[in-house]
Amino acid sequence: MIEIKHLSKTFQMKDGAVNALKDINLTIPDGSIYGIIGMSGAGKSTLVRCINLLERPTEGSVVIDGTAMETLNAAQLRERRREITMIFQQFNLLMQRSCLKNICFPMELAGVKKAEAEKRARELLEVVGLPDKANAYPAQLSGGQKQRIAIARALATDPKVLLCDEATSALDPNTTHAILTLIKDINKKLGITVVVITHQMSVVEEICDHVAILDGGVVVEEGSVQEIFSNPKTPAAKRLVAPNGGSAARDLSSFAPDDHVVRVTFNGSSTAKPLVASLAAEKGILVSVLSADTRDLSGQCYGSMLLKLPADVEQAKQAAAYMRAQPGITVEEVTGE
Ligand SMILES: Nc1ncnc2c1ncn2[C@@H]1O[C@H](COP(=O)(O)OP(=O)(O)OP(=O)(O)O)[C@@H](O)[C@H]1O
Repeated sequence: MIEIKHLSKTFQMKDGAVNALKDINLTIPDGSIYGIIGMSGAGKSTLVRCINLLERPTEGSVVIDGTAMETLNAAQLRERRREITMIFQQFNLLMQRSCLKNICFPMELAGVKKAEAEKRARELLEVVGLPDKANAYPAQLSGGQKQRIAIARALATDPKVLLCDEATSALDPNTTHAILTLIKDINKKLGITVVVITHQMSVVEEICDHVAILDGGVVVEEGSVQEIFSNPKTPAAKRLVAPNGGSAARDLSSFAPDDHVVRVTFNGSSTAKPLVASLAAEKGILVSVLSADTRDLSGQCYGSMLLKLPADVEQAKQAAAYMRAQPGITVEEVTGE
């Protein structure tokens, strides 16, 4: 378990002090995938660097499995860092070394014999799905493949914690999905606690079970992803969860003034797509989606959609009644707004 207690970090600059983190208190349970999310400059990287003591907190403590990290001497800290490894946005691979040698590197530092290190490195290449890249160099790999090698290297010392600092921010959506799936698998199969630092809600949505929202160096909300998504309280959380205010905007160009339009709001107990599909399948009524600002989270939907109902008054009534009868959905008329 990682306990962050009253942690503050101040950078003293020529022109004054920067309070990057202020009185952070978090508990990251063993085996969880814990997201720390915030806008640029919120303090995410500083926090993750404080967790493995690459940065020394100005005040407060990081306690990992009962040990306060700041009490360790340099040798103990080096030892401990093998248990808390990290991957980065820019992969940080050694370009002049082959993939196999990159993965062997932390084992070399830990004094593991060469043959043993290479055997383990080959196993890890299998784990990350790149058994054929042992002799390739990082320059010959795609971004996603580089991150896989970085993950293999991070796993080489059998860590308990994997810190991911914007690990998918340089990758396209498909590659991001593949890397997040790999991280999730590793968390499940190896029981490694994962801390995910990101500015993207979609990343939190996809893999995290817990999330802390950082804003201006302060944790403004913390809880299960489900809780935070269903009921964001602070402006920072609302900005991240529903950038458009959680309400599909009416796009005046997309419908005529006499169209019959409703705003359907989802409050977590149903999913957006099946609603429109089931209305068609069960009632034979077709509606058009004019705009949508919804998020699916573990099969539940939050946010709203604007739907154009059929011109036929009876069908429109039936459609509205059908949707109102679904749990977790409210339907309001917006025609004539
Ligand atoms: N070494 C440093 N010296 C001085 N100020 C720093 C240092 N590192 C970070 N800061 C400041 O601390 C604040 C938080 O920075 P940090 O990099 O932790 O934010 P972040 O949330 O990771 O942002 P980004 O997503 O843009 O990387 C910023 O105001 C930044 O300028």
